[in-house]
Amino acid sequence: MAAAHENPDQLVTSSDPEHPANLIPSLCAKFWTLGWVTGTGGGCSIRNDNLVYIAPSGVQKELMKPADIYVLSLKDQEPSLKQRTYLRSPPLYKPSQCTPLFLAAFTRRGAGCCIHTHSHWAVLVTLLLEAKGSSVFEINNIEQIKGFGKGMGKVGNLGYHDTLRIPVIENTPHEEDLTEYLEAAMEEYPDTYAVLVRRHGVYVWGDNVHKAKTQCESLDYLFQLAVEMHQLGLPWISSIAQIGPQR
Ligand SMILES: CSC[C@@H](O)[C@@H](O)C(=O)COP(=O)(O)O
Ligand SMILES: [Zn+2]
Repeated sequence: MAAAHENPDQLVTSSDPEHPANLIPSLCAKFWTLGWVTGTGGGCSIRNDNLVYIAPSGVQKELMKPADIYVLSLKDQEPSLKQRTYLRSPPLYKPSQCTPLFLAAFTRRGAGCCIHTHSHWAVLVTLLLEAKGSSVFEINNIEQIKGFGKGMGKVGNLGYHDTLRIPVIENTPHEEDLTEYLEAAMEEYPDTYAVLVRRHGVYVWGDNVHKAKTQCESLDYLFQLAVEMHQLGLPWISSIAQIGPQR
């Protein structure tokens, strides 16, 4: 069998549905049904050890094929250069503009998967926070908070009474310019698994595909709930620290 450097297509050819080159298209097709990657916006990237799998830019994310996927080697990237080198580049495309943001989750957090959505709920939450002059989404005393890990490298998930905090960064005209702000938010909130982008969407990551996907689902649930709570005049943060029986 030819080595990957002789036949780069080998890097995206597998009969295993769990192979990243198969998973990115199948996940994005599911995400499209949720309104997360509509109109070419949003996307998903997976890291398998040193290899990173990336979608093309500006394509209908729900219609991608494994042959459309880019592959790069993390250790072969020159950190000081914005220019990246790819082990495999499909013809006719450019790699996703979200690539430097996905790479930040892989290199700074050791994530195995990063999802970017343009979910209405995420955008609406950033607008409600903007009206309050706030740059952090905070919610507590909701069961779904337990769907989040305590932080990269920490064991276990948040508890029902814990407060989930997701920082918000301002949008920029060019996606790649978000990177420095995303990285700054990661520094300021070392335990966060997500960063909201004002009037744009959210980046969510996890140790692996399962965790990134379930955390993204939990977050979208909480964003929708928060918008609906706001419409009902209910606060997201309970002033009583612990709702429920005290032990
Ligand atoms: C609908 S344009 C959205 C892009 O600017 C960007 O925010 C995005 O989410 C997807 O970028 P892409 O380069 O197509 O992967
Ligand atoms: Zn986007």
